[in-house]
Amino acid sequence: MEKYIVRTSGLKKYYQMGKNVVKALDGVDFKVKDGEFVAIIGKSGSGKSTLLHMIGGLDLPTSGEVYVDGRNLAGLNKEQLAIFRRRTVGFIFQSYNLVQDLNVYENIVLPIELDGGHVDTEFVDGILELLQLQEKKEVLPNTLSGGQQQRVAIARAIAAKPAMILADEPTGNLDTATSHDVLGLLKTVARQFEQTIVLITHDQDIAQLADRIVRIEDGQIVCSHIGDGEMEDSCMEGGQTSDSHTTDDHMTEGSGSHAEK
Ligand SMILES: Nc1ncnc2c1ncn2[C@@H]1O[C@H](COP(=O)(O)OP(=O)(O)OP(=O)(O)O)[C@@H](O)[C@H]1O
Repeated sequence: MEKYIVRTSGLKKYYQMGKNVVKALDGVDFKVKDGEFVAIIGKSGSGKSTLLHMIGGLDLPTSGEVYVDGRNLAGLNKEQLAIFRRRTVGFIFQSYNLVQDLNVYENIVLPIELDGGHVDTEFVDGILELLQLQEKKEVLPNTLSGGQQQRVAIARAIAAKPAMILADEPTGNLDTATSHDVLGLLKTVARQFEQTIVLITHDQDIAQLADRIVRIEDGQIVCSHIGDGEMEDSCMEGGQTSDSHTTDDHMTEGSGSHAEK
């Protein structure tokens, strides 16, 4: 039987905005296989980040379920959720969020140390080598290029050996060539360490690196395509700017409480 690291069912996230309800997610059934690389695409405001936040335990749904690595996230208290985020998930965002006073190596191992964990130096050295950061181990982040800083952020996400990497437009600040290099390295490293990747991107070429592409529209999954280099038009079409739909209906379901970030 296939093992799914992520499983959501009937996932909804509604925001009450005055008289309107914004349906950021509106009934999402989403599964990710262990070790799979999934790219999420869709117009601005379609619900991509909201979905990533739900499966990363950064926010709670209005209704529906999220199971990650066999755990129902709704069953975890605040502290357990924080531990889940530190140990099971590696986050990579568009902004690198590096600590400027710490050198590259210290930045990479910081989350492990804060979690009271043991740093597997051999493993970290292996990541540094794969990400071509060996030479930069002892320098401060502000001496690095954008692409190098994002590689440090990737190394930091991977070093704690999370089962899953969640990346939200990780190369949004990088030029096309650098984006492809960085994402290619992320894919190689994650493969080597059997980590699952769920990545949001606006870049169709980057999406093609994934095993599967999922397109979201108005809070719903409208297309899921197994990547084989030949993208179906239906999975790629759509512009870049539209807002998710709102309704005049008042929310009938309880609003999700927000987990501590
Ligand atoms: N905290 C919030 N309060 C109210 N509405 C929100 C909140 N967070 C997100 N939304 C709304 O939910 C919808 C989905 O937002 P989301 O950030 O998931 O979109 P996205 O697809 O990631 O967009 P982008 O590509 O621009 O980052 C949008 O209409 C957004 O305005």
